[in-house]
Amino acid sequence: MGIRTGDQYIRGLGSRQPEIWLQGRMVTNVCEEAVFRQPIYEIAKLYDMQHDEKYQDKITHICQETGERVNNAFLVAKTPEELQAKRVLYETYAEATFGLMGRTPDFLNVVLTSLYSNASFLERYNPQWAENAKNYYKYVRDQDLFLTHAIINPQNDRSKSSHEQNDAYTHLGAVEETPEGLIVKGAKMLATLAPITDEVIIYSFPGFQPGDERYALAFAIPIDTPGLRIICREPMQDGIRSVYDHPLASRFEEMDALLVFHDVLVPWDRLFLYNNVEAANLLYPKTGIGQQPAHQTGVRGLLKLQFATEVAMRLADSIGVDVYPNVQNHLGELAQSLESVRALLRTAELDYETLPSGELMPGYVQLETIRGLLPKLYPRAIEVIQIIGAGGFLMSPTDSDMEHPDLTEDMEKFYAGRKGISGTDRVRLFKLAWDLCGEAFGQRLLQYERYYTGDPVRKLAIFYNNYKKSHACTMVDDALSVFATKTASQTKQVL
Ligand SMILES: Cc1cc2nc3c(=O)[nH]c(=O)nc-3n(C[C@H](O)[C@H](O)[C@H](O)COP(=O)(O)OP(=O)(O)OC[C@H]3O[C@@H](n4cnc5c(N)ncnc54)[C@H](O)[C@@H]3O)c2cc1C
Ligand SMILES: Nc1c(O)cccc1C(=O)O
Repeated sequence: MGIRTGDQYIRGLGSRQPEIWLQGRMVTNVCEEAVFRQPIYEIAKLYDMQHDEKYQDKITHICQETGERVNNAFLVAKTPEELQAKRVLYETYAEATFGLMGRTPDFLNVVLTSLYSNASFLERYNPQWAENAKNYYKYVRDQDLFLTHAIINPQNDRSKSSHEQNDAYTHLGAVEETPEGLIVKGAKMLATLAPITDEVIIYSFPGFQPGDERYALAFAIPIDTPGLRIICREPMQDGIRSVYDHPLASRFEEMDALLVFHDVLVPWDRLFLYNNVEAANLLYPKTGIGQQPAHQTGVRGLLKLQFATEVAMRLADSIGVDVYPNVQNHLGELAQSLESVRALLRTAELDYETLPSGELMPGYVQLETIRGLLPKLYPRAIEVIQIIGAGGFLMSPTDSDMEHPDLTEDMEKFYAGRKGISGTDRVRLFKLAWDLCGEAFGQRLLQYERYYTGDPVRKLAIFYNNYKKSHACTMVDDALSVFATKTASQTKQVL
């Protein structure tokens, strides 16, 4: 089939009946649920862009194997141009959502592409797992499906491993093998956008201990598989608040959910890894499923930081505070942060690594540096927005006030900004900025940037340990070499 339209994506959602729990009730028709309507529409727009001649050649290509047009997320990049073609896709989708939607379809489709192209890793443990992963990639590519994922265990007791939790099936684990497949039970967090996706893929960050064998799992199943329960967090918008009052929150909220598996059947041909702690711990570092998506998340994060920076600049300009050096310093800092991330992305694409398969992997150090910086740079950008808008955020009236004839004069006089900025323009801008920096929606966006890639504390420590291995600190040896040729007294004389 190849690329879908937005309408085909929506019809796909409508044809399924996943078990979605939202505010104490079961959702019967996800497409008609107010909270999901706008996010579904935003994702559908991305599917439609694949058919729009303005974007088609930028974000899709003809698949050599099938002759059909497919999304660039499924490209195994073997040339710098193909790496850039993937970046253009990430940019195009991030621009369409201002970088505010983290789990657009390209993200997990890139994960899957990396699993496919590095399936030889799975083959070493079990050829059938490798075959299953490759077939699943082709299925998702050719049906143009939208995936969610859950790779973390629930937080019950982080000081204990999976097999030490109070109940053997708190964390998702295998229960029994049947002729049809594996029965699994327990929970996994945190599946962003789960209610409006087609399929879910399960795997884990490394961290399994001996004894955790039953939890060492990777598989993918349809989102409406019987026994799979999606428990949504409390929504941050109700789906009816006006676009005028909440121009971002009303459009881009990504629902997050806990996935609970009640004796769910995973067919054998959908199993990619099972009962092997070593393989589960090596899956992430050895298949590129962390590094390849870091290219997508780096581009998306850049766009989000750019958006926040532009909002801060426009706010300052709208009320004339950009004339002050302290405000200029804040804005200059954001601009430099943004340009640093942009430069890192460029060099990541230039300093790619070529894998034995011929696949190109963008530079690890640069992408990981972006991952380490964004959890600090984005919250800082939001803080600058709060500092610049100050009390002005707390005087924005609603759409209905702005439109009331009795208030028109006051609205235009007291809400206007510096010369040329009408009351309506200024209120609109402040409302947009408040969605980012004050609303629960904006706080989630901030929490997302801190944690989407895992715990930033442990990630930075891992980065340091890897960095140390490839950096022998030879400059220090050179400087110390002065002592190697001379005795202490000779050295003193030289100095
Ligand atoms: C908005 C949002 C969306 C997300 N979407 C997804 C998604 O779609 N799919 C998905 O799989 N995941 C998703 N995640 C989850 C994300 O992967 C995790 O939040 C992240 O890996 C951190 O894990 P945690 O939240 O369980 O924190 P924890 O690991 O529980 O950490 C809590 C705190 O304890 C500290 N801590 C815990 N353990 C240790 C340790 N061993 N050593 C030192 N310090 C420790 C941490 O530093 C942190 O401060 C999302 C998260 C957010 C916030
Ligand atoms: N955060 C990630 C995820 O959820 C899936 C795959 C990769 C990552 C990552 O940032 O490494």
